This record gives sequence, C-alpha cells and structure tokens, in this order.
Amino acid sequence: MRPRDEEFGGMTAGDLFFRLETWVETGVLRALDLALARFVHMQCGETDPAVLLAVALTSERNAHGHVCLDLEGTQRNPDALLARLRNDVDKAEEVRRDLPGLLAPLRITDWIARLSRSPAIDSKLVPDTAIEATEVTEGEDQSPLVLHGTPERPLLYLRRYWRDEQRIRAGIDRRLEDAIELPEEDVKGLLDPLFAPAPGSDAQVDAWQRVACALAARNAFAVITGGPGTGKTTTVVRLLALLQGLSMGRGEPPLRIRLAAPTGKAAARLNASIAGQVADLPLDAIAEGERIRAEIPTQVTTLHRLLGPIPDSRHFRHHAGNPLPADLVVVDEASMIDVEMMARLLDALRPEVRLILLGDKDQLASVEAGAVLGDLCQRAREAHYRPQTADWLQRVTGQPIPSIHLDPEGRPLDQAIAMLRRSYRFKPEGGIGALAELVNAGMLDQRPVTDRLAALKSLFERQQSDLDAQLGRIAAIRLRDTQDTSFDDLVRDGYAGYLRLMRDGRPDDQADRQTLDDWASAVLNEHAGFQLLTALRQGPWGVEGLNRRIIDVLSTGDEPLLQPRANPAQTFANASEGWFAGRPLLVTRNDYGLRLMNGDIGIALEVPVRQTDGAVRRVLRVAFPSGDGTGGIRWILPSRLMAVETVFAMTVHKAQGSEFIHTALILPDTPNPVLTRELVYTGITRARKTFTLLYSQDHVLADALNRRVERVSGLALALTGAPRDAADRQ
Ligand SMILES: Nc1ncnc2c1ncn2[C@@H]1O[C@H](COP(=O)(O)OP(=O)(O)OP(=O)(O)O)[C@@H](O)[C@H]1O
Repeated sequence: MRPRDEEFGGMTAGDLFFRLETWVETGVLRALDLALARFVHMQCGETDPAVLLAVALTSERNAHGHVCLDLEGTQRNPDALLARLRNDVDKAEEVRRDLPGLLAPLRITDWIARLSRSPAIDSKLVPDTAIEATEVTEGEDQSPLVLHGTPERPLLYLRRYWRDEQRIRAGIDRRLEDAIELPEEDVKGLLDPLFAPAPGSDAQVDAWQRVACALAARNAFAVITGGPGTGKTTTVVRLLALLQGLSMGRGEPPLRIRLAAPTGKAAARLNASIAGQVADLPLDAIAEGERIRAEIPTQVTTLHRLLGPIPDSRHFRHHAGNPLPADLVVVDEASMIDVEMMARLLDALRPEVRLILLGDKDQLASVEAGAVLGDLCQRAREAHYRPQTADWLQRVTGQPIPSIHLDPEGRPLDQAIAMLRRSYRFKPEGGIGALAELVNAGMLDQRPVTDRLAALKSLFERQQSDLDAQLGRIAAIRLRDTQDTSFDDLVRDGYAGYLRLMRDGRPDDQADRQTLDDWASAVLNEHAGFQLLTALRQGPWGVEGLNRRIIDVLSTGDEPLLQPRANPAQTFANASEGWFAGRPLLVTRNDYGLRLMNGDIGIALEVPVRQTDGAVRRVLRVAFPSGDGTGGIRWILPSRLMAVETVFAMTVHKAQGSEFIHTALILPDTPNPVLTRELVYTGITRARKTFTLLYSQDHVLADALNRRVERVSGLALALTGAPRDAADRQ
C-alpha cells in the first residue's frame, strides 16, 4: 500500500515539478535532470513525487561524477547535494530549505518501498550479506532506472551506468576467480636478475616494486598504484619481461601486449619513458634476454584508439563480438578512466586476457561518472594480503610481507593490488614530495584547521632556504587579487622563455622546413617549462579570466612579448579566443582526421609561405609535436582546429596525465566545492621540479585541504565490501 501522501508533504507530481523548476533556475539542477523526471512521469506513468525526486537527483549526481544516487546518504546529509548552490542567486534560501524539507518526513524504508513499486525502476536490492556473491543478470526488464545495493545502502542508477558497473564487476571478478599457477622457480629465476641493481647504476632494491611485479604476474587482473616517480613504469616493464620470459620458457609464442592510456598526452608521456626503460632492462643474465626485449612493445596508444572508435558514435570496433587481438593490456594513468570507458575496455577483452592498471589512486578522477581506480584501491595502503598470498610472494621475491599488511579475511581483489610507496623523483624530507604527502595522506586529518594551515605554511617556509633540487622546490605566494603584481611577475617569468625564443629565434623568410621544425620544437619545449593551473573555468580566477589577464600582462610593460592586436579585426576583449603568434592552444576533443588528441598542446607561430607570385607572406600555423617519437612537428591551419582553447591557464582536470617543469596552482578567493584535497594534490604532482601555490585567502586554502572528492558507486561496495565514508562527500 502506498504510504500516505502527507509523508511527502501531500504534494503531487505537478507540485514537485513546479518546485524543481526553481531548482533549475538557481542552477542546482540541470534542465536535463528535470526533463528525465518528467519523462519518467509521462512515459512510465509514475506519479509518486518521492520517486520522481529520486530520478531527478540521480541524474544530477551523474553530472557531478557519481555513478548513482546514495539514498541513505542523501537523506542523512541532504546539504551535500546543495553544495553547489550559490548564495548570491535569487531564491537560493528557498531551495536550500526545500530538499531537507522534502526528505525529512520520508523514512528510508518507505522511500525504498515506493521506488521498488515504481514501473520506472527495476528493483534488484540484495541482502547485505549477499552483495559479494550475487550474480546480477540483465534480464528482460528495460526500465530506465535500477535500484541496487543493499537495504542498508540502497543505490539508484540510470540503467546505463548500472549496466556498465555490472560489466566491470563481472570482468574483474572473472579474472580474480583463481590465481594463475606459475612455476615458482622460474618466476624467482627471472625476478632476481630483473630487479638486481646493475653495477654502477643508482637503482635501489625496492621490495614493493618486486612484490607488485610478482603479484601482478599471478593475476589476470591487477593494479599497481603509487604516487609520482614511485616506479610504476619501471615495475611494469619488468613485469612484461617476466611474463614474456615465462611464456617463451614454456615454448609458447610471445604474448601480444598492448599499452594504452586514457589521453593522448598521457600516452605520449608513457611512450617517452617506456622506450628508455625497455632499452635499459637488465637482461644479460637471462636466457634469450634479447628476444624478450624485442617482444616488449614501446608504442603506447590512447584507449579510444585501442578500441577503434567508430566516427559519430559512442561505439567501438572492438567489443565482445569482435574482441581485441591481445593477450595482455596495460593501461597507464588509470585514475582517468570513467565507468563507461572501463566497461567498454572489459567488453573488448576476451575473458582470459590479462589487464593491468597503473595509476595514482589519489589523483582526481575523470570528470565523467565514476572513479574506478579510486574504488578499486580503497584498501591499497593497508594491503590485506592473505597468508597464502604473502607466503607465495615471499617464496618468489624473497621479501617477507610485514604483518600489518596481512589479513586472513582479505578479499580476492586485495590479492591483486600493490601500492608502491617510495618516490624516486622526490625525496620525502621536504619540497614537492613532502608537500604532496602532507596534502594527500590524511596526515592533516587529526589536526584543527589552523594547525593544518600552519603545517603547510611552515613546509613552504622551510623550503625557501633549501635549494636542494632533488627535493623539488616549492613556494607559496599570497595574492591580493588577480591584479596583484606578484601574479604578473610569476606569469611573465614563466612564459617569457618560449615567447622570447619565438621572437628571437624566428627563422628568416628563406628558411627550409627543417629549420622551421627545429625552431617550433625548441619553442614547444621551452613552453612545457611552465604552466599555470586553476580549479575553475569561469570568473577572474578561472581559465577564462586568467587567460585574458595573462594576455594583458604579456602584451604590456617594458617588454611586450605578445601582440594580440596584430590582427586588426580582433578586439582586445576577445583576445583569448582570437589568433595571435605565441597563442598556446589546448585541444579539447579528439580529432582523428587531424590526428590530434584531447589534451595535446600546440602553439600558433608565424611562418613564411611563398605565394604563387613568388612573394613571401607570413601566416599563422599551429605547431604540434608529431607525437610519433621522432621529435617532428605537424603544422596545422588555425581554421581547421575545431575544438581548441587558449591555455595560458589550464584546469587541473585537463592537466591530468601531463607534467610541467614548473607548475603553479592558483586558488580562487572564495570557497568552492570543486576545491578538494585531490585537486590540490593533482596540481602539486604535475610539477617535475618547481611548484608554486598562489592563493589569496587562508580559509579557502583550509577549505580545500578539508574537502575530499567522494564519488558514489556500487563498485567499491561490491568489490571490497567497504563503502567509502560518506561523511564528507561532496
Ligand atoms: N628502485 C629504483 N631505484 C632507483 N631509481 C628508480 C627505482 N625505481 C624507479 N626509479 C627511477 O625513478 C624514476 C621514476 O620511475 P618511473 O618512471 O618508473 O615511475 P612512475 O611511477 O611510472 O612515474 P610517473 O609518476 O611518471 O608515472 C625513473 O627515473 C626511474 O628510473
């Protein structure tokens, strides 16, 4: 029987829609979210406002990266949903009161009952104890939403996301059913020389690297996670050598290995590091070592390309019906994989294909729904290895596993995850390494907010006098506002190098192609030395305002380095979107025709072009690195670039998968829900040598350090039995 309507304020569907329209006006809800609720009302005949509200909220959650709506969490903490509500908009207060007011009288058991009865919702709630074992099948039901999870933690999904999550679960579970039987002596015989420090090299014995390698060899699905420079690539290259060695030792053909990354930039970065690592592999003491080396690929592709995109569609050429011809797939920068991509990838792999994910679990997740790597790695730090796993690891690596990492109750997934714990890029004593650890590792959690800030500031102060480059330099600059001259000085210093090289190194009108390419290469190289990152897109502290401000700074003063008004048709106000020599550009969408990938960076340069009458005219072309490892340049007509933006300032999200010698992160002057610890950590870890933090208000910095990104999904619950702590979910 339907609970009395008074339990939902006696309102009708029409009343609810009327109120949700106000939510759309304030920006808390998208028009799309309301449209979905209306669709469910019209097409499925659903009239219960408690159900329709849940539908709109599920859609809203997806827009913020959550895979589903956590009903219990929403009821317990409705304000988290409203965190994006700006106080200065009309009717903000009304909306702020609305959601708690709507939800307060509704008991969770009633809400579940009403959702379960809905013709729009396929209810698949399972008892808590069964969550791990229940095999959920798709069935005939094609209702647009699915209620899943347990009665204690019910989760409402749009069917598409639920299906993706189920596929991921099934793909991983299947691979974790049984550990792969490996001949221990052979594994040991290969691991020892692979991890032995070469004479004269500065390589150090890293027990976790060896453990990670052995663990991943034993499982058809494995994750190797670790912060910057902890040796993920080093370890996976040894893993590939180990697996090829074992395969060849059995007299089998070499494994077909494919390497991929979510973005072109990340793929290019792995491409650059892997070739060197493969060349340096210590294989002298291994039988057929050179054959093994020859069978480790160094070409890295994007996940999209790996799966074979079909133009103008969400589908790929490779799927369950046409699986990828591979035996082993490695995906780097896996923190950027969303649920849809992960599901497509698993779909395209035959069940016996090994999948290895590499990435930093603490980085920001993709902007799309889901944080697959974060979900999988929730228990990575503690490890939870079963005694049998630990014994095997000790036998093949010679490394005893510390008892704090043992757990007889460890789950299958725990046995396939390894975390690398030591950075070889940054020393832990100070600088970038210490800063990243302080921000990330929850070391601040136990302290009051003022102490956290003090700890952070003292780290910055300590570093000012410390010039040990191996620590990675850090500096914090407090700005009055974005007109502050310290800001001007920083960006002028940061960007002057490539602009001077562009101006002073410009080849003459007779220059040949090679000379132009060399010049463009040098300019692009120099440009990669500095990048300003921001959290926001809009406003004076967002990409748009900062781009304008930087163009202003660089085109004025004693040494104007940019001439954005060189084109007479262009007004200064829209200079950040107009064309001018020196404009750095970020590609924002894959363009297979031009062979440009989302995340690629190019620079507009003036090049001489000979006209039919023999005269030479200077025109703008955009130089992009060829990305094929040859160091060449591709020149592209500006008019052919459909999805690019000026990138003097870049969002931290877009910077994922990239690194810059000097990275500066600017925080806005008011708190914002996108400012999270993960965002600050990701910003810091984009720096290779120097990191500068620009901020204006202590409380904004403190607020960012306090807030964690929390992505609701059923994956963590299903695979690890450990729901994320919902307390500070955004
Ligand atoms: N055991 C080790 N001893 C000494 N140096 C090491 C060791 N492991 C890795 N390194 C060095 O540390 C640097 C970073 O290693 P690697 O590129 O494998 O790390 P990563 O985790 O893949 O880094 P990234 O953050 O770029 O993804 C490399 O120069 C590598 O040679």
